[in-house]
Amino acid sequence: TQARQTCMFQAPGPVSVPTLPLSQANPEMIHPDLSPTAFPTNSGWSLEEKPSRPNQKFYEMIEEFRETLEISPLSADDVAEPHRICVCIRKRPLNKQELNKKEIDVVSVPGKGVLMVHEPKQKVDLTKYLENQTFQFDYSFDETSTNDLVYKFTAKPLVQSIFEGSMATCFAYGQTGSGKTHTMGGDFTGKQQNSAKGIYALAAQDVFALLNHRRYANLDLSVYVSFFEIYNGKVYDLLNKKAKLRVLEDDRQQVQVVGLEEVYVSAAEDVIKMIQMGSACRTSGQTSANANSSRSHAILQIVLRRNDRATTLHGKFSLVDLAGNERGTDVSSNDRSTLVETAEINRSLLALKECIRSLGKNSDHIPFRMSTLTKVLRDSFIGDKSKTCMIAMVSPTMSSCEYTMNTLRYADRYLLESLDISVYDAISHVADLEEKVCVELKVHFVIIYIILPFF
Ligand SMILES: Nc1ncnc2c1ncn2[C@@H]1O[C@H](COP(=O)(O)OP(=O)(O)OP(=O)(O)O)[C@@H](O)[C@H]1O
Repeated sequence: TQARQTCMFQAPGPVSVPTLPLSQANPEMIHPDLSPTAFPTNSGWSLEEKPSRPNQKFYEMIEEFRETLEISPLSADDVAEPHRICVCIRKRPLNKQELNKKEIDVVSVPGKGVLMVHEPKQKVDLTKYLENQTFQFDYSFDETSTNDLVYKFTAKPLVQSIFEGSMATCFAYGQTGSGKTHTMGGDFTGKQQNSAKGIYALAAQDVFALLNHRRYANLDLSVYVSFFEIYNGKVYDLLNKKAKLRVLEDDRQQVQVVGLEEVYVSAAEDVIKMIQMGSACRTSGQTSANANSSRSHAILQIVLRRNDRATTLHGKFSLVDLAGNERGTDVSSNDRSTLVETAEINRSLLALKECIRSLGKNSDHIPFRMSTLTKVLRDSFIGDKSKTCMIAMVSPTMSSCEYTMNTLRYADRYLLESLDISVYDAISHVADLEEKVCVELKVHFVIIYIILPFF
């Protein structure tokens, strides 16, 4: 059952010295970049001695609130539960630039699928307070989580399902610079990406492990890979010099990406080479949050085909690194190409949400024609054997707070509307609607009784 709670945390009077800083409460929570040498947050100094930072007061309030949290992070020993639709959240650590700027971390992951945002707020009388919002997902990964751990609970269960004939899809969703490409394609050392360490490669390794497993050996399957991107609604083949491809639908509603390279592969290393080749030519640009920001949706498909004459499709795993969702809300730019990009990203992310929602409701109508992204993923949204996992990424800083909330709402609402709605959420929905109606009525009142009499 979905539960979301909000609570206020007001600035306390005298600032108390934390008796048990988070790092001591759970040493596993410290990311190398967050070690006391990198950032003297948890060095044991009293708060009065700490060098001040922008938003020092909020920082202290958040630290104090964290003292009250019970932390039990997900571990590799925990068991991954089977899900038809699984929604997870991953928080990345503060990066060097953010640490240097002494940005504050406003996201906490106590564990068990819970994530909290401590949203800094100020009353009209300038009193500072925190709005602590709690979100519940299937799994929540803190900043110390590795790609291996994230993989175990997200994409790994889907790999097995494609051997059983499923169409599985794993999406990485989030703001630019929140860690989508890091999670899917592998971690970066400077600009160099370690492609063997991402979910793409980990999934490929497991595909080959299962292919040779005695349970599936008699299926007589072969593995094929395709890798393409969707930019501004157009499909480009990342394994064929970015050839522009057409998406066609036949009268049986089968969608074809005409001419897409589907390469036979015999080992996980072949897949890793293709990931490197394809990632190198992906459409990217520079944003303030990420020097190498992806502007497109990248889709790696691992396809299982039977070794019969028709090479019949047996199962398919689509791994999708989505374009940054903040582009969808960024309408401040006057640049035409950015506006087109933004509109297209908006449309495709909305379409994706609608399709996953329909899948969750077992609806007969899947609105896949709403965007190229959902068109090419059509077979992921139909049939009892479809399985989906969404990994929503968030950045931890206060400056990303608004985008973080957008990401959480997207993932949250999608889970809420596609699965069961608790009474609590149903009531809060009604309250939201009432609030909207109320605002509209007030606007009409002002226009009719205050503005119109002037004319
Ligand atoms: N969990 C993490 N641990 C350590 N570093 C991370 C993590 N997630 C992201 N990073 C680092 O943050 C930077 C931005 O990450 P990444 O390129 O994956 O973001 P993105 O969400 O794909 O952004 P965009 O949408 O702009 O492509 C990279 O240098 C990456 O290595």
